[in-house]
Amino acid sequence: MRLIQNMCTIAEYPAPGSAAAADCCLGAAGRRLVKIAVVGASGVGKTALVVRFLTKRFIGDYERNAGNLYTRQVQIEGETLAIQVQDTPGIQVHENGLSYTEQLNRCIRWADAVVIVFSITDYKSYELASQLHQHVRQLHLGARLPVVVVANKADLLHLKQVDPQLGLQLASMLGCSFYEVSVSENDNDVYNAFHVLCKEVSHKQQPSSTPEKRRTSLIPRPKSPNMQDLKRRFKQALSAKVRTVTSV
Ligand SMILES: Nc1nc2c(ncn2[C@@H]2O[C@H](COP(=O)(O)OP(=O)(O)OP(=O)(O)O)[C@@H](O)[C@H]2O)c(=O)[nH]1
Repeated sequence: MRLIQNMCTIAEYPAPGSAAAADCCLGAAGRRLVKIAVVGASGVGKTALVVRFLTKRFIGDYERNAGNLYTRQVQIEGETLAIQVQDTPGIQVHENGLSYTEQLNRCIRWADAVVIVFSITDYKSYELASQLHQHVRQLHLGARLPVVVVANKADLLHLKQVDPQLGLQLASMLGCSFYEVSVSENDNDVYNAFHVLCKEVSHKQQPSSTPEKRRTSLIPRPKSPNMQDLKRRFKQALSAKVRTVTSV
């Protein structure tokens, strides 16, 4: 669904790829930019999740999603990053499979990282998650895009169709982080999911500061021979030889 327009706490941005979107890129103001797309089946709580992350609030009243882009700033390891979050229209499941719209594909291609959302009350949305992950990989061939899997609506236990263990298994199979959240009841887990993703992107954007490189630079270099010491030892050896010769 689409966030109600008059929420003044959220800045709306034009669709990614448009000239206007390029103009309002916060990265130009010196901040590094992290672009995140939130994808999943219809009704799993994508808009609610994005709103929680941006405003810490759960409103529970949304219009149908037209695919909006929002922004905020986040502190990651002492640096302020500009985060753009793209809410996407829910994916429709048809008899002959899934239909990925060109709009959704554009969003996924645009993104530096993806949040895949399913609802614990909807087993189909869980099944869709792994197919979506595959689709993301196909659109970013050769690049390991950071992905987080989020199981939403954890508060609706009486309607549960997906065990948390399944979500965990799926995420570890896909090599992603996993969060089970209730957007309606808690904002901490939501924040953590986005935070982990931003951190991963931030590290990817700075390959020179990867732990491997830092470690390499910390390995002590072998000391170069001390010339004074060498000279002293040479003199000692020489005088010993002279002494030997004199005594003969
Ligand atoms: N109980 C409960 N309801 C939630 C939670 N998250 C979202 N909802 C409700 O689920 C419904 C769908 O939420 P949306 O955020 O609009 O879902 P969406 O994935 O954006 O939907 P589409 O735009 O159709 O793709 C709304 O009525 C929300 O209030 C949650 O954690 N718990």
